Amino acid sequence: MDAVGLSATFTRLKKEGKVAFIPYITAGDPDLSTTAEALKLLDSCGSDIIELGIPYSDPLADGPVIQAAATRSLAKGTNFNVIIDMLKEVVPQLSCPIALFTYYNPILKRGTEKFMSTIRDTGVHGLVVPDVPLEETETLRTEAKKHGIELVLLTTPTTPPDRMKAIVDVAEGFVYLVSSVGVTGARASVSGSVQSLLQEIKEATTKPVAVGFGISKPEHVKQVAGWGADGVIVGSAIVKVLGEAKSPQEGLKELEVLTRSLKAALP
Ligand SMILES: O=P(O)(O)OC[C@@H](O)[C@@H](O)c1c[nH]c2ccccc12
Repeated sequence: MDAVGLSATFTRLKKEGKVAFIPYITAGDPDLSTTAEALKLLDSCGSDIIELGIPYSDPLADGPVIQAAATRSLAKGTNFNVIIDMLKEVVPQLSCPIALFTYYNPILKRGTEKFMSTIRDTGVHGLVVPDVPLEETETLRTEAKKHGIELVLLTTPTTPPDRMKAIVDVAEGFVYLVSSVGVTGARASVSGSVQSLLQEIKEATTKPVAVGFGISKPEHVKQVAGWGADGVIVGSAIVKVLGEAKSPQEGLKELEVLTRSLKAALP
C-alpha cells in the first residue's frame, strides 16, 4: 500500500480542502496484537496519519490516561524490539503514514543513527520527540533526514515568538502546536488562545500545523479545524476507549465508533 510521508499527506489533503485527522495510541496497550488491529482499524476509518507512542516509564508530559496506558503496556512486557517487529508486519498493510512518538531516552540508549535506521526499516515516516529542546535537535534532525524520517517539532503557548519562528523553520512533516500548558489529557474545552497562536504560526511558515492536547470531542475537532489548523491530534480520548474497555474486542469496537465520529466532524 506504500503510504507517502507526512508533508506529502498534508499537501494532498490541502488540495482536497481537507483537515488531517491524527489519532495517537500507545503501542502495547492493552497488548501488542490489539495495537496491530487498532492501527489497521484507524487506517480504514480514515485516519490521515497515526501517531504511535513507544511506552516509557517516566512520561513527564503525559497525563493520567496515557501514563496508565504506558504502565499497562510495559507490564505486558512491551519493549522497543517487539514494537519494531510488529511494525514491520503491519506498516506495509497501511495506507496512511505512521509518526512514532518517543521520549528522548530510548533514542539516546540505542544511539541516534541506529535508532533512525531501525525505525526506517519498518516503513514509518515520522518521529515526534517531546522532550528535546530545539538546541539539541540538530543531530536528531541530521540522522532523521539521512534515513528519510521527518522530525516533527512542537511549539507551545509559552514558547516565545522568536523561538517559535526558529522551531517552525526547521520542523519537518508538520508543526505540532500544543494547545495548552500542562500534560496530555481530555479537557472540557479547547483553549481560545489556539486561534491566535495558529495565526502567528501561519504568519511565520507555510508548513502544515496540527493541534493537539485536550482535544477529545467532535465539537473540539470542528472548532480547531475552523480556526485554520491543517490537522487535529486526539490522544487521551482514544487511548481511554481502547485501553480501558472490558476486553480488547470491546475496545476496538468503541475505537471505531469514536474515530468515525471525530473524523466526520472534519471537512
Ligand atoms: O492526549 P491528548 O490531550 O489528546 O494530547 C495528544 C497526545 O496524546 C499525543 O500527541 C501525545 C502523547 N504524549 C505526548 C507528550 C507530549 C506531547 C504530545 C503527546
